[in-house]
Amino acid sequence: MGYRFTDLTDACHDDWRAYIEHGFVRRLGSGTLDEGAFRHYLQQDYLFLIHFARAYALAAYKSRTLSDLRQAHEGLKAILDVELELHVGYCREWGITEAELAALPEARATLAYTRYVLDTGNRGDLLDLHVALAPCLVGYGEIANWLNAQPDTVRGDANPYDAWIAMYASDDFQVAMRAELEWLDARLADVTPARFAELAEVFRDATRLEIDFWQMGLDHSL
Ligand SMILES: Cc1ncc(CN)c(N)n1
Repeated sequence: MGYRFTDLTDACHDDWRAYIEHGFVRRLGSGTLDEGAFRHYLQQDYLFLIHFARAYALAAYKSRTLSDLRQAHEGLKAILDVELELHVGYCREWGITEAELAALPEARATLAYTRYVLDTGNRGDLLDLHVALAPCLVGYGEIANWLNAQPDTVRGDANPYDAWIAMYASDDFQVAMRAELEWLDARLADVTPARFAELAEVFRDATRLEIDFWQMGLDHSL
């Protein structure tokens, strides 16, 4: 029987739940997250997304077929056309320009996660790279859906972070997430148990780096 994306999350169940249901996420949903923590996170996330856009460009470079190229393009578009708009918009409201954002020092959590994914993509194949990228694209789509299903989540003007939840729950982002899930399910169906074990390790490592990224936001750490 072939593997599927859910086999990756099952293989690191506790880490995956710790990422999806992290304290940062819960507070963001209830609107009780410290504004300084959100600002720190969002500014670092701007730097993060620049490197993840590069990783999707690497996926395009490693693609052998038009359909793989289109999939890499989907991920790149989700970052450039959907996510970064939100980041730049929030920062504009705080009086921070794009030039100031680009000049910020990178936190260690940002450095560790982005370079891990780029290194995994460089030394591995296209599937390694997509698996390393999956906690990002698939994870944030799942987080938005999880938040919307929680009774403590506050939507609308009463939550200063509503625009964040709305963007990740939007059709634009959810369509990109589902396309990635389909791509991964199709590729994982053909891998051997030994290859799956390698990919599960990559996925677990990237998921743990996501947890560190939330924690960096809560701790305001650099
Ligand atoms: C750290 C992180 N992980 C995932 C995403 C969703 N692309 C993000 N914006 N930032």
